[in-house]
Amino acid sequence: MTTALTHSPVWQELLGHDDTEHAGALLGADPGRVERYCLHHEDLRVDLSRHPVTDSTWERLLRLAEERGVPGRIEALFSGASVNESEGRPALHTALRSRPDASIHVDGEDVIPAVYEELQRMAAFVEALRSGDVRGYDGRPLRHVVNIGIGGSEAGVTMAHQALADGDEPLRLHTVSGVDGRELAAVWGRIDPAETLFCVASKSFSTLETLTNARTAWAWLEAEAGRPVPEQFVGISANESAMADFGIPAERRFRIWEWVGGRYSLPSTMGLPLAAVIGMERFNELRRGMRAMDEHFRSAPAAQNIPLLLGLLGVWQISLRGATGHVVLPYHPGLRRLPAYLQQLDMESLGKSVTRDGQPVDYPTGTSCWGEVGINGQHSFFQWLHQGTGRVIAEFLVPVEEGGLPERHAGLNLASALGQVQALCQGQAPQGSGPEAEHHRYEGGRPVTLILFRRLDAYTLGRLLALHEHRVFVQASLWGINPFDQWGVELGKRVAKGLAPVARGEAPPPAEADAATRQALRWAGCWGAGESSDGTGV
Ligand SMILES: O=P(O)(O)OC[C@H]1O[C@](O)(CO)[C@@H](O)[C@@H]1O
Repeated sequence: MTTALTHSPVWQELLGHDDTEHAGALLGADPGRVERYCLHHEDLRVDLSRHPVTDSTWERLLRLAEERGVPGRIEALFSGASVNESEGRPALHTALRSRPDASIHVDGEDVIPAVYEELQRMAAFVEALRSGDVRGYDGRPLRHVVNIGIGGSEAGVTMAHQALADGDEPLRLHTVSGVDGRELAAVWGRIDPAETLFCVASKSFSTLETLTNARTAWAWLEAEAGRPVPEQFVGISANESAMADFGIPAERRFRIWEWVGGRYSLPSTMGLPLAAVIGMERFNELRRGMRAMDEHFRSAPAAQNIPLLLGLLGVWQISLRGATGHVVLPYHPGLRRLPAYLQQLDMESLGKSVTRDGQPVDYPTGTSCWGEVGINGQHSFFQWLHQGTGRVIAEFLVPVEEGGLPERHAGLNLASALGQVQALCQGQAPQGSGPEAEHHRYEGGRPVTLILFRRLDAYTLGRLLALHEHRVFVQASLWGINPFDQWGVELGKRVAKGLAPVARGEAPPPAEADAATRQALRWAGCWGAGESSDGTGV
């Protein structure tokens, strides 16, 4: 039985114990605070000193982790227990980047050999692709990879490609997600069909957007070549038979498993389009970084365990102190898709209102997660962060080695980030008094997490991604919710399916369509043309 957080005696203790102070004051009063509240993983430095947490709260939070059984949940996650209860399966993304000599059993079978067999098939294909041995229908080597996928079958590849590719690679990546055909049409203009590999990436191989785009791409290539060209298609899925039915040749089908959540799938064959561009070596560096963070999470003592402490702080800020969001602020243009990537991880995983065994929760769980490259955010929503009435956790991610920037630009990112962090925390009283002066008041005390790292490379990106996966897992464990299902996305998809024939003008609205939907479709000209509305419009 999963109990609600509010049943926890330590949580009740925390609720009754408010010794929080302005974090700026805490920093000023305690010279050892920064050192005590800074955590390290190799060259990664996570500074939590600007959260208003005191030592006694910290001690209670560590007890809360014990009381909520977090250490046991961590072991269950890594050992392949059925931690995704509502879907009756494990969540083994850590197996995708484990050592080849590890062994993790699911239903009595070690999954690691199959993981490595598939990664080796992928490596051989990537190698052949990059060396020009995979050729298009007219014999020329392939130079373009179009990833057709959405959500977890797209976000990781796009985000990591932007972070890690330098533009000199032998292959170009293009991504197509949307269902209206515009992205595909734009891609047509940038590729040569005879030089293009299409990767159809879909765990289920049944997603409307992906399958629609894949069929259009197939037909387009067939029209260009004058024959079907299955050898220029790759499938990545847990649904082998659907890939076969689509027409993807057996040697071009790459497998993932039901126990890999889409948003956790980047280190699997889902990463093939990324590996095709950046190479297997760097892809494996990303996996190695993830594994390093996995090992830290599994073995570091609680008081130094970065994902554990970030998860505890997140729950404390959200459920007890009323934070309503998590804003992700990378100070590197290559990380511009990181907020969107973490948004899916955070909000699909933590957007739940019932405990793992279906009991309603009576406390806030996951919040909104959003963000932007920090330097751009400064000129847009930072006003709200500094002087608005809302409270969110602001997470700054800053590489400190900039690598050969022109002198004029050197140091500006770091100074900007540190300046904002200090201002958000310390605030500033206005000069003078009266209503005029109040416009210049900065309260400070905004909760800030500052993550510094040496440079953005595949290994560090891997560590950052796994850090957040595990932070989310800790929050879910404390709240007693399942971070591995996403039932909330199903209803909208089902209703939309019923409306597609109406939107195409092929059928009247189904009985399930409510009055507002019917009216919207009528207004859009999809049905009822020439019929006079009776006032209710339905
Ligand atoms: O990989 P698939 O099965 O195409 O699903 C794509 C995405 O759609 C979702 O199911 C949400 O609709 C995500 O969880 C998933 O990452």
